[in-house]
Amino acid sequence: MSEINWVIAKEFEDITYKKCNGVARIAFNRPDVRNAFRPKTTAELLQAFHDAQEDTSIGVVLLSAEGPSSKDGIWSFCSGGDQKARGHQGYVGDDGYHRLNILDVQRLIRFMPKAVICVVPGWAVGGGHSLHVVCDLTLASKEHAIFKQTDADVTSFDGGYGSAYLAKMVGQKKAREIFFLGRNYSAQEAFEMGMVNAVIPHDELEATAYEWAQEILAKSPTSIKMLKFAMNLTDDGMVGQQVFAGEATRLAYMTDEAKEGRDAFLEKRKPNFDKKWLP
Ligand SMILES: CC(C)(COP(=O)(O)OP(=O)(O)OC[C@H]1O[C@@H](n2cnc3c(N)ncnc32)[C@H](O)[C@@H]1OP(=O)(O)O)[C@@H](O)C(=O)NCCC(=O)NCCSC(=O)c1cc(O)c2ccccc2c1O
Repeated sequence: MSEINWVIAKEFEDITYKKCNGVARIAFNRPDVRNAFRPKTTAELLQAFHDAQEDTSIGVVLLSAEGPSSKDGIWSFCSGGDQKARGHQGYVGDDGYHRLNILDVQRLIRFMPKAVICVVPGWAVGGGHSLHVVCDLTLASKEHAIFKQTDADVTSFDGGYGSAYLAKMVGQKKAREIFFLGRNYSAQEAFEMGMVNAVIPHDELEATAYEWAQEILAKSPTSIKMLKFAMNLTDDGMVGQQVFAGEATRLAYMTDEAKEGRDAFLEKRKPNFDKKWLP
């Protein structure tokens, strides 16, 4: 395996953002509050994910977390929305506006044309749990990962990917149990339910995630993108169709037929398409 030499891509306050050999690593960096996100955190996540999406040298994104907590040594991935920043209509940032913009982050993860691997070193709770659900793959720390849904305790429920898509993943009964009872589940239990791809010894978690990323990077980028969008399509309705079909249009642009259509318009003549209707 190639050596991992992370290079800082941009300095942020609430997250860290690094890159190495085709892999971007975006990590929560508020371990003392179990990596709860406030509006500043989500704004930074949006910037980093957008950069990773636009960077043509990046093929896989790891969503992880720094830790452990300096207060008690406990590891966390993310404990969801920062309840101290919660106002009447959402989470309140420095500008005073109430937002629920973790949903923008979810959509960016869902629709970006690159694989996103969630790396769970500890607690994945509430909106943090929903983030792992929306990622393409999840790897969890054998010793420290705990999955838990507290949405029904704090009246802040994710009725989209966090719950309905989770039900597609683990089945209706199990998803309802997770949300209605709010119990703790170990990495192994989450694996057995089908919402975690692998349970990894804590010390090897990040290196394993990087290895999985390298395996994906060796595949055809177009295939990975089209497969992700194809698997999303059935659950994403017209938006899923739009995203998948956009890529079909891009592939069509690459044909001689498309070139002739464009050139004919620009040259103000009738298009002369190749008269072949392939079987
Ligand atoms: C995660 C825990 C189960 C961990 O328990 P533990 O006993 O290990 O740790 P403590 O409870 O003592 O916490 C240590 C320290 O961290 C602070 N903290 C932890 N979580 C948060 C948080 N979410 N917000 C603010 N602060 C947090 C805690 O206060 C302690 O600080 P001290 O100063 O006292 O040291 C447990 O911590 C826990 O249950 N946390 C809360 C989990 C939670 O309910 N999260 C919110 C769920 S709702 C949500 O995330 C959400 C957000 C959105 O933006 C949405 C948008 C649209 C739809 C849905 C959304 C949504 O559901």
